[in-house]
Order: sequence, then C-alpha cells, then structure tokens
Amino acid sequence: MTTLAILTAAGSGTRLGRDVPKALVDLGGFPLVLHAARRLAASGMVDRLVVTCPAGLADVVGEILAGDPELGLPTRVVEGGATRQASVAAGLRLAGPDDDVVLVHDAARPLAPPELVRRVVTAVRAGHAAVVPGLPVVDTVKRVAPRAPDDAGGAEKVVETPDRSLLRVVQTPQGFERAVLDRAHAEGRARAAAEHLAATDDAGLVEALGLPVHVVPGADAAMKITTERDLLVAGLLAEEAS
Ligand SMILES: Nc1ccn([C@@H]2O[C@H](COP(=O)(O)OP(=O)(O)OP(=O)(O)O)[C@@H](O)[C@H]2O)c(=O)n1
Ligand SMILES: C[C@](O)(CO)[C@H](O)COP(=O)(O)O
Repeated sequence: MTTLAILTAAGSGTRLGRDVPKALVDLGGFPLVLHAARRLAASGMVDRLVVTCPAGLADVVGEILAGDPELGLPTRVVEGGATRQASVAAGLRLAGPDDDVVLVHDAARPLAPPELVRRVVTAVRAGHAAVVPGLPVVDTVKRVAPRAPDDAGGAEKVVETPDRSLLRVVQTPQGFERAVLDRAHAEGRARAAAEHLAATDDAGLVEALGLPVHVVPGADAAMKITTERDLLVAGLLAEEAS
C-alpha cells in the first residue's frame, strides 16, 4: 500500500500580485513548488507525487521537478482547475490502485517540514481517516452578523466570541484514507455547496459528509504564503533553518 501526495500549485497568486504564478515565485533560490515537493519527499513517507499546475505550464513545472537531484520521487504534473477543489480533484484522478493514503498539500506552504508530513501520515495510518495539522488561535476571535445586501459598509455587529481554546488554525498537508477523500470529492462538494458550509479545504468536504476529522499539532513553518509580507517572513524562516 502506498501514499500519494497531491501538491496543489495551479493557483495564479492574485493576492501576491507577481507576473508569474505563485508556485513559481522564488524563495531563496528555488521556486515555492520545489521547496514544498522536496519537503514531502524528505519525509520518507510519500511514494508518489502529483503536482497540479496552471494551464499551459505543465512542461515548465515538470522540468523544475524532473531536474531536481533532491526530489527522487515518481512525479506527474497535471493541469489544475478553476478552483483549488477542482485542482485537487484533477490530481485525485491520477491516484493509482495501490494509493490507500492521500496527502493534499499546497505549494503555497513551501516550508511545511518533513516531521509535519510524517505526523499526518502516521495519524492516518494509525486509523484516523481524515487528519489536519492545526495550531492554537492566539488572537481573540469575533463572529459577526452577515451584512444586509443594502448595507453600505461601516461597523459590523458582533454575534459571539467563541472559546478560542477550542479553535485551531488549520494547515496542509492534510491526510486522508483514499476512499474517504474520493467520497468527499464525489459527494461532499455538492453537499457543502447545498448546505452553505465553508469547504475551503479538503477536510471541510469530509466534514460535509458527517465523517470525523482529527487535528494533529501543526508547525509555524507551514505558514501559507498569500502576500508579499508572507514571502518576506518565509525567507527569514528559510534562512534561519539553513
Ligand atoms: N485553481 C487553483 C487555485 C489554487 N490552487 C492552489 O491551492 C493552494 C492554496 O491557494 P492560494 O494560496 O489561495 O493560491 P492562489 O489561488 O494562487 O492565490 P490567490 O487566491 O491570491 O490568487 C496554492 O498552492 C494554489 O496553487 C490550485 O491548485 N488551483
Ligand atoms: C487549504 C488551506 O491551506 C488550509 O488552511 C486553505 O484553506 C487554503 O485557502 P485559500 O484561501 O484557498 O488560500
């Protein structure tokens, strides 16, 4: 039985605002997608890699990965879809018959450490069908009322202050039993949409099926790069680690 990692790298990086897709942006001499792929491989727990890429860039991304001496993993590149969910689904279609565990990871989290990958896979192999890394919330969080359509803006009404000791900020890689992730993408997407559930990650689709999801400790280094500021912070983290 084998573990497949789907590495999503098909986004455009609008919020980063560069003239290349985010996954190809340089961090300390290497593109984000390569950093993420290397760390998945270094975990020693991934057997195969499928990378989703923006339309028309399969050759470029394929060359980056194929030419890397550190990677050493059977790797396929596939064009992603219009949304992250569609990109993950495109990757999942390339799962092989022996892939019983599937990790879904973001190139936008290039420094997620190999230990974190191991923690997630170990928890799935120990019997948890859906596992996400999570960190405690350090700020006080308020839930606000939805704005009325004619609301021109201004102050928002607070509805509640959830107990932050029970909140987690979740990251990737997220790990799944293959059958559960297949079902989540086949049925969970429609159910989440119909019930207006927030399914901005794959675990959200599993939750939409009413199935349990478990959290293991996340890692600061698995931070997501969304803006230029994040890229600066990631640069410092990468330097610190080298
Ligand atoms: N259609 C999409 C959209 C996103 N992603 C991937 O999903 C991850 C998380 O997405 P995000 O950080 O939002 O990346 P972008 O969509 O590229 O960023 P933005 O929303 O600023 O355009 C990234 O690794 C991104 O490449 C993807 O594979 N396919
Ligand atoms: C999947 C994810 O990285 C978990 O934190 C996150 O939900 C992706 O969100 P984005 O807004 O699509 O970047």
